[in-house]
Amino acid sequence: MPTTAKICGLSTPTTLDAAISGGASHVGFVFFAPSPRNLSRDLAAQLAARVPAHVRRVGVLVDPDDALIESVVDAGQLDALQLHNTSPARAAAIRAKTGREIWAAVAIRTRMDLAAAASFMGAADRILYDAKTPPGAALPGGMGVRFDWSLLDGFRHPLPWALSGGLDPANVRDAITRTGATLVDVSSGVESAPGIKDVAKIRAFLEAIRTA
Ligand SMILES: O=C(O)c1ccccc1N[C@@H]1O[C@H](COP(=O)(O)O)[C@@H](O)[C@H]1O
Repeated sequence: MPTTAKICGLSTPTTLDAAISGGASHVGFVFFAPSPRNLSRDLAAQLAARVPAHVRRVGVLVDPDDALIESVVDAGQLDALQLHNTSPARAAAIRAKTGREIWAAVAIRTRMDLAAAASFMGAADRILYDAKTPPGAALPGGMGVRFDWSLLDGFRHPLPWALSGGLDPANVRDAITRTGATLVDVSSGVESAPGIKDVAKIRAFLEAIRTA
């Protein structure tokens, strides 16, 4: 099965268009104030309007309250919500309330961390395996931190899944070969500085997965 990609943390028309024309299956919009990729509702609406129907819009949220969800889901025309630091019960409630596909981010450093994936059965549609960021870090993702992909060896995935955390144009082919991921997600690995997406890196990442 060919691997597809989500390019996350897009915040300009030029870089969004590069992701779409390069073949991304998903584009990600971040709604988390401490992030350098945080979008206002209005900018999200402007960007969402450029996305064709075959590309899915994913909102990235960190244990969001109802007000934030109500503010961004329709404005960003979000097809899916990627939830970080969110309990299974809260994810289930958000899924019931919004009717949107739910991606539960599970932060991995050791094999024991994988156990959390099963707790999202019935609450989420997809697990996003991401790396744990360092204790005290400002962000739970988007920091280019990678985990040991061999931890996924032999793991029985309880749900459809995607791989993220520290991917970039140079390592994504290895990541796909090593893990068998059919959906990969990248943010800082296609940037020239935090929050500044780089068109050439977006193209290189998408080209790399095509030849994986
Ligand atoms: O990108 C962010 O700013 C962000 C903020 C809050 C939660 C998650 C965030 N990003 C997600 O983190 C992973 C991995 O990113 P990276 O490729 O290692 O930089 C990715 O899923 C982003 O969507």
